[in-house]
Amino acid sequence: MADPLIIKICGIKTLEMLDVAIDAGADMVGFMHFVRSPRHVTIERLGTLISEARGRIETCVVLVNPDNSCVAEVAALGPDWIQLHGPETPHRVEAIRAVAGVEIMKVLPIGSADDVTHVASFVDVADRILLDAKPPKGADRPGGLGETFDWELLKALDPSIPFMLSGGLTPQTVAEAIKTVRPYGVDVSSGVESAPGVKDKQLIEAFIRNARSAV
Ligand SMILES: O=C(O)c1ccccc1N[C@@H]1O[C@H](COP(=O)(O)O)[C@@H](O)[C@H]1O
Repeated sequence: MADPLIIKICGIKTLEMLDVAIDAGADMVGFMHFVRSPRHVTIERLGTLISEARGRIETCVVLVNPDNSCVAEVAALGPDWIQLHGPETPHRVEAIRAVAGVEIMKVLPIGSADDVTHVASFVDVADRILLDAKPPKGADRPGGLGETFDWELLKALDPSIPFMLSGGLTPQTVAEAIKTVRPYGVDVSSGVESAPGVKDKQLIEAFIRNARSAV
């Protein structure tokens, strides 16, 4: 577990909620650039959000199976991280990392013991690993669905691999998740919203307070 624990609030769309996350003590914010997401922000808005956040908090842009031109366009805005939340292979993650020139967080969906065995092949090609719930069949997007997974599956993971945990975390569950899984960091999106895509100040503050109290 990182000391201190890394807390990422993902799916920020407004400058107001950016300030809320910073003031509440988050370490990272995530911005979605994926049109099917209720948290999608345009390239223009990404530029504004990243500029406003620079020097105040780490920024991460979430992309799903992006092509090289999308990666280059986003990287030019100067985020600290790009999060790859699609079916990118280790080879593709390596190629994107070379194009982007920023740190890469690779998300791996966990739904079975078999999924846990795939994590090791991404350790050398990504700068950080984020473990999320596997989306249900037929879902229109690979994340941000508030789905949790069986944390017990992670007992089979090589303990030397640092990872962040996401997937349906909420202010009510984050402390138990941290105590059970001992992650490097935690990431939340829908669990701090009053409706899909609408972040809530009190929920963000409670999530961060409860996460810090569990360490
Ligand atoms: O938020 C989305 O709509 C989204 C769309 C496509 C890929 C990832 C997405 N969200 C990310 O999923 C995890 C977990 O979210 P949740 O806490 O379960 O809602 C997080 O990194 C989101 O930013």
